[in-house]
Amino acid sequence: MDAVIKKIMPPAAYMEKPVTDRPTQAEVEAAVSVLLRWTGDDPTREGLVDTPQRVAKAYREMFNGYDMCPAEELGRTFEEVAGYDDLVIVRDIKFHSHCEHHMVPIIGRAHVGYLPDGKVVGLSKIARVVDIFAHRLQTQEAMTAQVAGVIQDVLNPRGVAVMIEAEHMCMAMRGIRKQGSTTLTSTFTGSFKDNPEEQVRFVTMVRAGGGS
Ligand SMILES: Nc1nc2c(ncn2[C@@H]2O[C@H](COP(=O)(O)OP(=O)(O)OP(=O)(O)O)[C@@H](O)[C@H]2O)c(=O)[nH]1
Ligand SMILES: [Zn+2]
Repeated sequence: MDAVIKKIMPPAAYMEKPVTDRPTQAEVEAAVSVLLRWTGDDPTREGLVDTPQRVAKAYREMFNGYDMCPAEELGRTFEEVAGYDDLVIVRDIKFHSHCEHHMVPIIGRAHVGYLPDGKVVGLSKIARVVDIFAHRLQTQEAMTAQVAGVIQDVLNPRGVAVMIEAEHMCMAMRGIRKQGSTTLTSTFTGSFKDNPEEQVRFVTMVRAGGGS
């Protein structure tokens, strides 16, 4: 495939404002130590002395989506593969996120399809976009809309379809305590939007051939 590299300016809406008031490592560790006391445990006991430092490190990794720009990931595009201008779906993109209400894991998978209009993007970039949004505090609805929105805005395809299925640990581990219940969200842009047949085609392809 002839690579046509297009450097585009990422739309501002998808650039997170730089976080200027990030706490220091010491402040974070002190906060985790307070949480440890909140559980009823003793942060000074041997097994817990390094835990605040580990938690701080883990949070930087699990929430590194604030440091990345999803639009930038889509900036390198290729000319359409000759003879193929139909639906491209990357399905079963597994992700871990955290709900913005309880900061508890959301575990799920995303299915992302688009109808190219002159340019295609590397398949891994679609999964990268999912991961970047997943690595922020989320609601499932917002994440679904964000994935579709950035692909539509940056690639300008004929349409985008996104479906996410996820289990919210805040519903399983606490509160209502319903294990195994999953939430489905979907959103459609462009030529998918008012075309139920195209939407059905997307869902059928997601489910086809042993897909979940
Ligand atoms: N719409 C939506 N709700 C979510 C998501 N993740 C978690 N929630 C819900 O957010 C709601 C927060 O409700 P609140 O009443 O403010 O908090 P709460 O007392 O902890 O609620 P319970 O979970 O019912 O105990 C809960 O109903 C959660 O199930 C999400 O991605 N989307
Ligand atoms: Zn929650």
